[in-house]
Amino acid sequence: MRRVGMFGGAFDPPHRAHVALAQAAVQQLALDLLYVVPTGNAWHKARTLSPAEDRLAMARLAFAEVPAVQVDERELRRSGPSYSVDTLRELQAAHPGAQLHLLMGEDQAAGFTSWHAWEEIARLAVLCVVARGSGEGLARLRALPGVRMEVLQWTAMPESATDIRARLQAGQEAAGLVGTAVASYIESHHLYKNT
Ligand SMILES: Nc1ncnc2c1ncn2[C@@H]1O[C@H](COP(=O)(O)OP(=O)(O)OP(=O)(O)O)[C@@H](O)[C@H]1O
Ligand SMILES: O=C(O)c1ccc[n+]([C@@H]2O[C@H](COP(=O)([O-])O)[C@@H](O)[C@H]2O)c1
Repeated sequence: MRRVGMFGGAFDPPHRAHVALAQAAVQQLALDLLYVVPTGNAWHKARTLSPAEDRLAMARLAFAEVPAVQVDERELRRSGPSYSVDTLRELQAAHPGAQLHLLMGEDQAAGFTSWHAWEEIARLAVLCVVARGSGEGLARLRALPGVRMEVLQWTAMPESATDIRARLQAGQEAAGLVGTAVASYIESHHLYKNT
C-alpha cells in the first residue's frame, strides 16, 4: 500500500523545525510521497499572510533537501478558505488505496476539533503529531473518538515563524533558523520589514 503524507502550513516563512518535521515523517512513517501544502486563505489566522508566490518559493527552497517531498500549490490556487479536508479528499482521489498521513505540531493538534469536518479528516488520514508544548494537545487528540494517531519521535525545536518574523523586523539574523537559501530569498525580496 502506498503511504502518502500531507504537511500543511502557512510557511511564512518555512523554518528548520518544518524541515525537520518533514524529514522525521518521511523516515519514521516510510512515506513514499509527502505533499507540503502552503495554506491559501488561512481562515483560522488573524494576520494577513505574505504573498502566496513568496511562501511557495520559500517552501520550494526549504524542502528541496527532503526526499519524497512535493511542494503542492493547490490550496494557493483554490478560492475560499483553505480546508484541509478538501485537500485530503483530493489526495485520496489521486491515490486510491493509499494510506494518507496528516502531519502537524502539537499546537494544531490541540485545536483539532475546531477544524472544518474534523471527523471526516480523522476517517481520511492517520494524524501524525510531534510534540510542541506541554503534551496537553497530544492527550486531547488521543482522547477523541475515531482518531488514529501516531506520535513521532522528536526532540523539541524552538523555532516559530512568529518569532522569526519579529527578529527580521528588528534587523536581526535568521539564517540559522531558516537556512541560507530561504534567508537569501527573504533578503532579496525585502520580506518581513513591516509585519
Ligand atoms: N517548532 C516546531 N515544532 C513542532 N511543530 C512545528 C514547529 N513549528 C511549526 N510546527 C508545525 O508546522 C505546521 C505549520 O506551522 P506554521 O507554518 O504555522 O509555523 P509556525 O512556526 O507555527 O507559524 P506561526 O508562528 O506564524 O503561527 C503546524 O502543524 C505546526 O504545529
Ligand atoms: O481545515 C481546517 O479547518 C484547518 C484549521 C486549522 C488549521 N488547518 C491547517 O493546518 C495546517 C497548519 O496550520 P498553521 O496555522 O499552523 O499554519 C495548515 O495546512 C492549515 O490549513 C486547517
